[in-house]
Amino acid sequence: MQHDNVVRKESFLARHRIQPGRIVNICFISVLIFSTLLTWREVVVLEDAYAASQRNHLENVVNSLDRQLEFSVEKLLFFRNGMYDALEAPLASTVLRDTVSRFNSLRDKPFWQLTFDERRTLPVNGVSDAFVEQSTALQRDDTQIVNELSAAFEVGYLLRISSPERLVKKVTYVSRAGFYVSTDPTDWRDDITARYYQLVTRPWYVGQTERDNPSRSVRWFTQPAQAEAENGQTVTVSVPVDFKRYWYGVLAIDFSFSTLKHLLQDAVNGRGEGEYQLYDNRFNLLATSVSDASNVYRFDAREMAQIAHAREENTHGVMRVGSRYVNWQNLDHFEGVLLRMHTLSEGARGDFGSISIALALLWLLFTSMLIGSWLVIRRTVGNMSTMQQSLQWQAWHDPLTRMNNRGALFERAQALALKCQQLKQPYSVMQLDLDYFKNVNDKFGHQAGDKVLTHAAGLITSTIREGDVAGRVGGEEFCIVLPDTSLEEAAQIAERIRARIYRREILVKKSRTTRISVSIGVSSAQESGNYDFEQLQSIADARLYQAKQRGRNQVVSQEPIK
Ligand SMILES: Nc1nc2c(ncn2[C@@H]2O[C@H](COP(=O)(O)OP(=O)(O)OP(=O)(O)O)[C@@H](O)[C@H]2O)c(=O)[nH]1
Repeated sequence: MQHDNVVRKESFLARHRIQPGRIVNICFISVLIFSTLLTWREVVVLEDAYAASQRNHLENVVNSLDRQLEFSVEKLLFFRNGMYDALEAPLASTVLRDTVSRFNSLRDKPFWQLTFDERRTLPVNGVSDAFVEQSTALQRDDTQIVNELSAAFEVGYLLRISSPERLVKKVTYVSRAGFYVSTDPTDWRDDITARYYQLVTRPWYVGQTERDNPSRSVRWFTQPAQAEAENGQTVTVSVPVDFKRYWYGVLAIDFSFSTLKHLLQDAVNGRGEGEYQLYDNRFNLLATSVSDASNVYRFDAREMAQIAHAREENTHGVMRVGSRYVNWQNLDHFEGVLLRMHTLSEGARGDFGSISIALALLWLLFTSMLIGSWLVIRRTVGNMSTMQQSLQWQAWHDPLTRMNNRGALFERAQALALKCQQLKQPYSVMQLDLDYFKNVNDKFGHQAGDKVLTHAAGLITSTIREGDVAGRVGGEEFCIVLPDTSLEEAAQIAERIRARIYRREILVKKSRTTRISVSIGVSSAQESGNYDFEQLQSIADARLYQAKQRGRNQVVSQEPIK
């Protein structure tokens, strides 16, 4: 019964080729894959959280900077409204009327300056009629200029009380009628004609014509570096002053780059690591949060094109540029974009970086421990399986001749008998015994006897067919089961075995040989129709006895049957 179980189990494992080592491999690979997937998922979640926090930092800075710039834009619009009010209802003051008559007396001079009350308002600085007439872009309309001059004095008052702010460089009103008002005293102390010429040729003035700014909205301009060489680079926000379909001039506020830098640094105020850079829409770098100019990161043309392309698709986003992550977001009240750059090493130094590194180290530790235990278990399983195979082999084989032992032979012989009976095939049994084997032991020693046994077993195994089963059933006794073999065929095979064994000289000791013979009894199921192996073996044994009786070294296959 136990044997049956063993056979069934063996055949199941053999059928499905399930090896313990393979199962161990599958288990470990599954654990490794799952742990890696889990770690990967954590990393992805962490990366998303990191990207969100970076976006958040940038958004906060953008909002703060935007608020400050919005304040300036609102102030500009406030000045324009002041101008509108003054144009709508000009002051009817005699002093003002005197000032206008002074203007009429000065208007032919190459340049002039009108002051109203120096403690209350700013001076109006102008050029001659001839200068204005030279340019088609300028126009001195006598019906408009009286009100405009009066309005300029009133706006001068507003400019004076609300400027200069700590950060704003200057506020200017430039009229198309050949004059300007500026909060910067250097503008009205030097050469007024040259200054006026400079002002009306600035992009922030030229860009406010009805053609260039049909919506008459607030626009931002960056001054080229050379043009502002004496005062440093500036960014200017300007708005046209149109009243009752007549374009009077342009109001503008200048911000120096250092002012923008100041605003940016105020807005950043320690919000995360990395560098913030403010660009206008033409990708001129206006300000950076880094104090040391040599540490400022400069994008090359290809990288800028990459960012510009990304900006076309979205108002904010993140992208990888070289070893840096770049978050960008457009500003609402400024025609430009704020970038935030942070390198991988900066990221690694932060909280998210340390968590990621800890996660990676944990994964490495887990994986190396997993691989270590896999190696140990694989080796143990390998040893166990080898031991199991060896025990299994020993349980079924004779260690000296390496043939089936008695138990294994019986097991297989009975299975073959059943199969032949079902298939109605002949089935024969051969019982063999070496002759005078005791003499070999006595004469040459036990080791020589073992050698003869091994030799005979080898000859038997090499003579029978693949489907036949041979085993050692006693000391010098063997049994062979021959399925699908008639008695006559079996007798012939027996004769062949006998002849081969007898023919061979066996080297038993150094330069000592011997020869051995074998007696064989053969039986077959076809004689009585009985397929019972034990009975057939007993008949073969009786015939073997006959062979011994008749003088040994022969095959008996016919008698005696009791
Ligand atoms: N060397 C060796 N001898 C064995 C082994 N098994 C049994 N023998 C010996 O085989 C001998 C068998 O002797 P017997 O049964 O008298 O038979 P025999 O000498 O072959 O004589 P017959 O069978 O009558 O021809 C005994 O001396 C056993 O000790 C073995 O594994 N190795």
